[in-house]
Amino acid sequence: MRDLPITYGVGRAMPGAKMLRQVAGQMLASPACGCWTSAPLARFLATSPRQIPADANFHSGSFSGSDQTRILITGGLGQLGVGLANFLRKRFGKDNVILSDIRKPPDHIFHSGPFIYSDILDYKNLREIVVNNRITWLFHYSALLSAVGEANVPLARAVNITGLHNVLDVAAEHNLRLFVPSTIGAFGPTSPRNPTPDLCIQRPRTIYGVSKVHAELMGEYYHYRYGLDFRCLRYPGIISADSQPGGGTTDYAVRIFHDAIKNGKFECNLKSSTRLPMMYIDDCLRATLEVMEAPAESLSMRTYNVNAMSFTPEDLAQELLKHIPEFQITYNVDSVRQAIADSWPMNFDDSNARKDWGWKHDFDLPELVTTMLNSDTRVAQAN
Ligand SMILES: NC(=O)C1=CN([C@@H]2O[C@H](COP(=O)(O)OP(=O)(O)OC[C@H]3O[C@@H](n4cnc5c(N)ncnc54)[C@H](O)[C@@H]3O)[C@@H](O)[C@H]2O)C=CC1
Ligand SMILES: CC(=O)[C@H](N)C(=O)O
Repeated sequence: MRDLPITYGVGRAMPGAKMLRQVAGQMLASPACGCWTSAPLARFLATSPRQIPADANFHSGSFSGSDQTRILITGGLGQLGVGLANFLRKRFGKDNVILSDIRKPPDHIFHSGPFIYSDILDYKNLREIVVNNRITWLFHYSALLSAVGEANVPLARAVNITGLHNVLDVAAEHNLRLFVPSTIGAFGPTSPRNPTPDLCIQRPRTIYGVSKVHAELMGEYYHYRYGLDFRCLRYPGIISADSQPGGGTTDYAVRIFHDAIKNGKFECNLKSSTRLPMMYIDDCLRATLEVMEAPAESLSMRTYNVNAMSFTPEDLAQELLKHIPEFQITYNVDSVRQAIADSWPMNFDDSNARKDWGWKHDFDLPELVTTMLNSDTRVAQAN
């Protein structure tokens, strides 16, 4: 799938030199705050493939006449989206949070609140949903994760990169507040791994990681260039009871609970000593809402590391043994996942999130294990 060439006005190619002059002119006119005003924006975005009329009001949301937060979640049927929808519905009301995906939802999800089909590769469909439902916030969860991404690079590139471009454009055009999750996978073997700070070398070696660095940079670019309210957290591996992981490197830390409860044993696809940052889903969802609600002036950056704990499969097994004395763990290493894990952070430095908007996790390893085992009915149902 290829992006269309940049057009100027309706369907006419804008000569490169003219476009550069226009951009340079706008840059010189930009205010000291570093954010760009909407008038030049409207003109510049009119040069995008989206064919917005040159005199359109760029921030169409500004005359929607409602302060109600109306939320769309893309890729919402994965490990994290349903939990996010439930969490946000408690805060903003059931009907104000629309879950979307390209898959068919199970009955209980379909009946728990608004659900809509949305393929992020279909820009017009995305725009129609945003306009018809007067969306104000967008949580962009669609992605192919690290291991499945390596198994299908063309699809990962399309969903994670072309899809992101669609989301960025629709968010910029309709003045949405946009949350895009990044990941520990946005770092690579040349990054400092213990701990990994917010700002350091990022040379990931997976298509997933490359697409997430691209998302961080594009989101920040749209923020500084067009004033898009882009907010991004780099999640560690997320551990949840209700939902299955979608094909990542940290999946073992979810599957271990399911197998421990069902069979009393687990075969781990990472080495026993592989240390990775992890977080319980309740902390992840709270961090996501907190950064979305943080006053803009408290955000010294637009992409933050967030963390809770860091452990190895062996540490996790030892903690499980305290609750299930007969539990057994064996190792059968998957070379692709192991290579990915060996290039990722071992500990994540999230001091900027803690300083800027007060991030504080609730769950360390002992609380995580107790909570996951106490959710054993939900763990069993998710199998
Ligand atoms: N689960 C984790 O441990 C972590 C997740 N994240 C990020 O959080 C977000 C959500 O993660 P998960 O729920 O775990 O992912 P997941 O892989 O479980 O779910 C992704 C969803 O995207 C959907 N999708 C795929 N192609 C699509 C398309 N063309 N249009 C619309 N939807 C499409 C899939 O159907 C799936 O339901 C992702 O962006 C991921 O990178 C970041 C770090 C850790
Ligand atoms: C940490 C992630 O981004 C994800 N769970 C994966 O392992 O790919």
